Amino acid sequence: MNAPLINIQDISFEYEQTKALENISLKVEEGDFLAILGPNGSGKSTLLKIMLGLIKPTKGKIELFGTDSKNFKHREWIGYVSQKSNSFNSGFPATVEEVVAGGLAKKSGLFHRMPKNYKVQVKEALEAVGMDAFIHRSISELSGGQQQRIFIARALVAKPKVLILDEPTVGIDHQNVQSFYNMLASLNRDKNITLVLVTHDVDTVTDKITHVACLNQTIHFHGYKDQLDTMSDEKRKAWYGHSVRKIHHAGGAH
Ligand SMILES: Nc1ncnc2c1ncn2[C@@H]1O[C@H](COP(=O)(O)OP(=O)(O)OP(=O)(O)O)[C@@H](O)[C@H]1O
Repeated sequence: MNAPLINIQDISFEYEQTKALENISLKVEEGDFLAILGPNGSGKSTLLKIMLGLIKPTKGKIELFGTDSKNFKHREWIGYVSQKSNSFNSGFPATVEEVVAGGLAKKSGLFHRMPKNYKVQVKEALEAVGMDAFIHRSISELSGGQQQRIFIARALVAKPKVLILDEPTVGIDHQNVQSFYNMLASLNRDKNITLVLVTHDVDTVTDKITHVACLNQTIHFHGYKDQLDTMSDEKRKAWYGHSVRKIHHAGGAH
């Protein structure tokens, strides 16, 4: 069996005043669609930043694709769409094509030439998120949810093996959340992209994901989504600070 794509081994992290993560171990295997769930301030964004190598754990070790993260050379294999990407300056004068092509510029370095077939690659990435019809539109004319898809295309154009998304449904209205998840599920299923998604809204857990990790400074549960129903009330309270009702397979938690 291949090494996990992300293997977090007993890490802890403290900001100057605040203990954010304690003794976290978590594996993300190829093909997983993992949702990390937890209340505000439970350490979700901190955990993502550690996965991305943006901050170093105070204790513990991370392996990426079987290599100690200190020696890992293929950061382009891990795509990231940050929480802030959809609170984007709406006056920004760029077309969708330019924004997505920016994901390639990042890969080849600012002073390198764009690959010859960059337009084909941009189009493919936009098709993958169902936004190819918008290629010549200005990014500022799009809705929050449409912009979010464009930022996912921008990450996809660099052909990552894992895509990490920090609260991607913020700014997407309720009716469109389901189709947004369908799009992510098809990236996972049809394009074989491993997905790690963070959200603090338990309702966004749908039947599309494969795994769940419940975080609140420590991991209270990690496993197949269907096993989450076996979590005791006591554990749920410890995780979320109050009782969270069971997650139903088609419609999320209630
Ligand atoms: N840059 C920072 N400096 C100091 N403390 C921080 C910093 N960033 C986060 N924290 C603290 O670390 C803890 C975890 O924060 P984190 O942002 O990882 O949580 P989160 O689960 O992503 O929260 P939210 O759902 O509100 O986005 C919180 O107590 C927070 O106040």
